[in-house]
Amino acid sequence: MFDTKPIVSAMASIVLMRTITNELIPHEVLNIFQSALHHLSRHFSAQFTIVIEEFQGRARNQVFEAAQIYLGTKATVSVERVKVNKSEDHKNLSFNIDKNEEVSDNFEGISVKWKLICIEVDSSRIQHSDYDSSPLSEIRSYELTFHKKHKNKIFDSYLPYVMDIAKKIKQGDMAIKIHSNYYDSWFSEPPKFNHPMSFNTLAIDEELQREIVDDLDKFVRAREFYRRTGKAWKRGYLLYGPPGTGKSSLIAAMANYLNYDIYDLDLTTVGDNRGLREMILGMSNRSILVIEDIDCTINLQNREDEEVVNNEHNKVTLSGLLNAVDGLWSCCKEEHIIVFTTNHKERLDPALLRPGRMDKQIHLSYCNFSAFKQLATNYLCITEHELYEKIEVLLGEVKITPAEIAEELTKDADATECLQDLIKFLQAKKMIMVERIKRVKKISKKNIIIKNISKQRRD
Ligand SMILES: Nc1ncnc2c1ncn2[C@@H]1O[C@H](COP(=O)(O)OP(=O)(O)OP(=O)(O)O)[C@@H](O)[C@H]1O
Ligand SMILES: [Mg+2]
Repeated sequence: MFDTKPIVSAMASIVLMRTITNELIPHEVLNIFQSALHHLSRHFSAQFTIVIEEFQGRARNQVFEAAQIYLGTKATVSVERVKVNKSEDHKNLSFNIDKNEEVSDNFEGISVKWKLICIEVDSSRIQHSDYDSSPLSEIRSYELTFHKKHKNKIFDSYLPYVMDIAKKIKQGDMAIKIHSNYYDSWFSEPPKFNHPMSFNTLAIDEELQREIVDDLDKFVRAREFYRRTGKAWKRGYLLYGPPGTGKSSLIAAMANYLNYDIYDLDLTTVGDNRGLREMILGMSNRSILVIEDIDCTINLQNREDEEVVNNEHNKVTLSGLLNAVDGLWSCCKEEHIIVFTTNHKERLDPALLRPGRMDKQIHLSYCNFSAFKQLATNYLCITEHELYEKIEVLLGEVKITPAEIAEELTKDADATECLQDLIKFLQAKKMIMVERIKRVKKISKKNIIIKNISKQRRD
């Protein structure tokens, strides 16, 4: 049997010694002694520790926030206890390490250790407002420890790397919001944007889609380019085409792809240029400003006259709008996309369309066969069908919008019936088209005859 008596008596002696020391030596002296010991041990230690506090005065420390997000990705694999939470504004679960837990990490062959330190204090001593009425609060900080010789690398490369990763995670995790001045949710309480449209379900020409996605990719990666060239980090798109060709759907796909908030601006409810300026200034970075049907909301021809008329009514003028799009104060934000839509591009003032304002003009047109196949995949879950050949021929002859096709494919019937109905619909459209062409030909023939007769009479 194992004899526990010596252990018990040794522990009793330690407790006795500590009690005696605590009673005989004043507390302050003991603290100084302990701190000196700590200092001495640090002096000879090969380790270096960075302390990252949660608050600097009242402001939250961004390095702490970044460390928290970054460590969330490590916590599930390297510690024994993690905290998990999710808020309304986030898409995913987030993991945090618990107090006093250590997480190891490796960066380019350098081993580092992170530890979350929490100290309970009287809340009246804390400046920041995060802690409310409870009498006790925590001051939190992370300690990042590594070998002294890697100090420069950690400061110059590892911490920026942590900040960068955290930023990307945060950006991808925030739920998209749709702000609208029409519903008074421009500045606060915008609803979540739940539109499911994506580039996987958008039915547009494959080539055009690739071009748009490449353009967006280039834009988000181009921070350095914009800085170097002195340009504001923003990009303007004009989407034009007949109703139902997917302009609004494309905006939804763009927002979901970039994870940007949407600011849907109804110009008819903006009081004046000043109001417009305030709204633009109130937008967050990484967002899309959308002005739909731009030709209907502001009269964009005869720019000079319009300005006078509009000013009289204290409304937004074209120059006010142009300033909003690329005036000096429009550059206060970064990663801005501006999208105008119209069914009538020819009605727009050329000033609005010049490069720099509208960098890319995208024509969304009637449905071709590749866009049709995407719609059939979305609605009927099929990629092939014996009726496809017939449909391909008809789509080459008839103008039909994706919205019209979508309507045909959402009928309560099986795939074959839906496609047969679509063929009937296309054939009916073709008939109407043929009849119209015949009528036009007849009229122009008549006109030629009349012209000839009157010429003969004159002669
Ligand atoms: N390219 C498309 N891909 C997938 N669905 C589409 C496409 N175009 C239209 N649709 C379908 O048709 C509906 C109407 O399309 P959308 O609102 O995007 O058209 P629009 O071009 O913005 O029309 P408008 O000029 O009238 O505003 C969408 O809800 C969607 O279901
Ligand atoms: Mg639309």
